Amino acid sequence: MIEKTNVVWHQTTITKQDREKQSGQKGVVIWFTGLSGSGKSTLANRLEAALFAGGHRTYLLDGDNIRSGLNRDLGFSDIDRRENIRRISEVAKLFVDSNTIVLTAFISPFREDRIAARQKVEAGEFIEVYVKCDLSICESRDPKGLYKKARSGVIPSFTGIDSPYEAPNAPELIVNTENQDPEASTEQIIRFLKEKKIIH
Ligand SMILES: Nc1ncnc2c1ncn2[C@@H]1O[C@H](COP(=O)(O)OS(=O)(=O)O)[C@@H](OP(=O)(O)O)[C@H]1O
Ligand SMILES: Nc1ncnc2c1ncn2[C@@H]1O[C@H](COP(=O)(O)OP(=O)(O)O)[C@@H](O)[C@H]1O
Repeated sequence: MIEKTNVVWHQTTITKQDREKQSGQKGVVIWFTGLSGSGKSTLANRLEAALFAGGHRTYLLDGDNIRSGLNRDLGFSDIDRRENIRRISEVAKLFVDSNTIVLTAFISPFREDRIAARQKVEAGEFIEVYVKCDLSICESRDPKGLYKKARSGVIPSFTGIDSPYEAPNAPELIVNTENQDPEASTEQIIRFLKEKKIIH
């Protein structure tokens, strides 16, 4: 780590509260977590479209996209996954500060890293959505053909096969996608956000 004793946080003139007043919107993170193929991207995209159509300012951070830019130097070792999530949680924090509803769709397999992401924003600003789906069902979906490759040894350290996934202990919401279609799952999340008065 680089020495940072001479780095001092600079308080900006325009604050988060100023931005909130002007935009009438509060930023939050909607943090999807789950196995590959559980439905994170599908739900994050559908939810973003619904929120956008409802006039909300949104931004979606999606695994493959971030890994081809900001995090292109990172692979899938435990250490790299942790750094991946650390950087993403810092980016999510900036989006919250800008009053955006930021949706993140990463496996984010380690509980400790998701807790650290939660702690970067204020209480109530982090909504963890556990996209629950049994490994066997994710594997039968295999939307990108990755499980097949992982089983045949072409992709090492694949989550759920030879790399761990730690399910959340107390997520704000569990969406079980095993026997529900994407539309119903998206509606479940929207209902939750309305109940909690995160959106109107
Ligand atoms: N070894 C291994 N394990 C898991 N996933 C792999 C792996 N190699 C490539 N991929 C593809 O990368 C996507 C997961 O990236 P993430 O940034 O979400 O992973 S992590 O949070 O850092 O664990 C994941 O996307 P999703 O299927 O959307 O989850 C895969 O497409
Ligand atoms: N309730 C559901 N929610 C989300 N995806 C679902 C659901 N039911 C079935 N699916 C299917 O499961 C697959 C999930 O793929 P994807 O969204 O890429 O998952 P992930 O981003 O978690 O890897 C898609 O083919 C999607 O159509």
